[in-house]
Amino acid sequence: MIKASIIGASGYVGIELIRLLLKHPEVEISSIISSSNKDIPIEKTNPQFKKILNLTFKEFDIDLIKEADVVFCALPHGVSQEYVKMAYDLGKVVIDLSSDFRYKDLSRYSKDYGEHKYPQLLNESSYGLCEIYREEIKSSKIVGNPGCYPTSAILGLAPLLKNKLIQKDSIIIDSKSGVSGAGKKSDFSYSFCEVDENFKAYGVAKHRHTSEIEEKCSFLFGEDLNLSFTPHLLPVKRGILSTIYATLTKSLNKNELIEIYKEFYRDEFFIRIYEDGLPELKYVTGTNFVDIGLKVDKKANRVIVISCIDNLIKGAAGQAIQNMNIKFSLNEKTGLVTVGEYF
Ligand SMILES: NC(=O)C1=CN([C@@H]2O[C@H](COP(=O)(O)OP(=O)(O)OC[C@H]3O[C@@H](n4cnc5c(N)ncnc54)[C@H](OP(=O)(O)O)[C@@H]3O)[C@@H](O)[C@H]2O)C=CC1
Ligand SMILES: CC(=O)N[C@@H](CCC(=O)OP(=O)(O)O)C(=O)O
Repeated sequence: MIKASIIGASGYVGIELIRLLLKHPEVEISSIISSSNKDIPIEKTNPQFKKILNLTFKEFDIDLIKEADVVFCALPHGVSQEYVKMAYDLGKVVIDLSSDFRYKDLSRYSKDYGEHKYPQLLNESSYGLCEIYREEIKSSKIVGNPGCYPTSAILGLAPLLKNKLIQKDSIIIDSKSGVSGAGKKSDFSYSFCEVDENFKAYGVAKHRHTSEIEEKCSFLFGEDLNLSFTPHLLPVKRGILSTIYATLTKSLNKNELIEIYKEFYRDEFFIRIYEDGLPELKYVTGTNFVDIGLKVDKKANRVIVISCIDNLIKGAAGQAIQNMNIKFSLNEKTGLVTVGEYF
């Protein structure tokens, strides 16, 4: 059995990791680490685990990392760096869910997040977008699990970028997220009365995920590009729906584009291309799937891509487990095949 330790285990992503790993046939959770819940059994903080999981949150201790084979860091960015370094020095497989190990270009990282304590480790890390970076993930020591918005946006755009089917700098990404995307330690603007029956844009023209999406889209396109990304807050708990617009470089109809996407993702279990209809949040929430629908606006010569994920699963904990499966040469689907909610 693979022994897994989760640091930041009391947060939304940490709990989602525990929930998913419980169903993983090759994994035993060796420790759940939380500074604010030390020595408290998880069934006290989260009664959902009563009769299912007999584990107690522990304060961080290097011995807990030593006994693990894989370490998931589900901590805020900045906080993560020190823990990733410790686990890396011990030779563990490290999967970091913060933004700290996602970038190749340090200046892009620093512009949005400030100084990086271990910039040399960016060379040891891979970007954990499984469908695109599988080979790098296999050989890297640290996996920087992607952000939730970037996962929906980059996978929605990859076939167009790789085949140079869209004009450089024409991309507009309009994303809507459920509130759990902000984590459990979020502030007043995420409280019930502010969010319920409301809908708002935020981080307009300055959200930190823009640089992450730009770096990876530039890599896929083969040259540096700029794009516009606007996130919105939906009054739902989970899920991201990104509507992506870009100008086509040649005349293509919807069916031709669908064929291109099906070919690009032909071996990818977790990508579902819609031939009819369009994806909706409820088809992906509770799953590790990325659902993609396509339309062509002929008059404007624009492609419109709809890309949906569950922010806590494919956007975080599920993709982290998919990365673990890659690192341990397991079938990527192991422990991750679920049917979404149906209403
Ligand atoms: N929510 C989402 O949809 C997604 C989140 N992520 C990323 O995953 C990581 C975890 O996110 P999420 O679970 O949502 O966040 P939460 O706020 O829900 O949880 C973060 C956890 O980190 C621990 N922690 C340790 N030090 C600190 C600190 N200085 N400040 C705040 N928390 C601290 C806390 O537990 P304790 O204090 O008990 O140790 C807390 O439970 C973040 O980097 C986030 O950006 C990535 C993709 C999607
Ligand atoms: C709704 C909401 O607030 N979402 C978060 C993104 C969540 C995520 O993926 O963030 P990381 O890059 O931190 O991992 C935000 O906009 O900051």
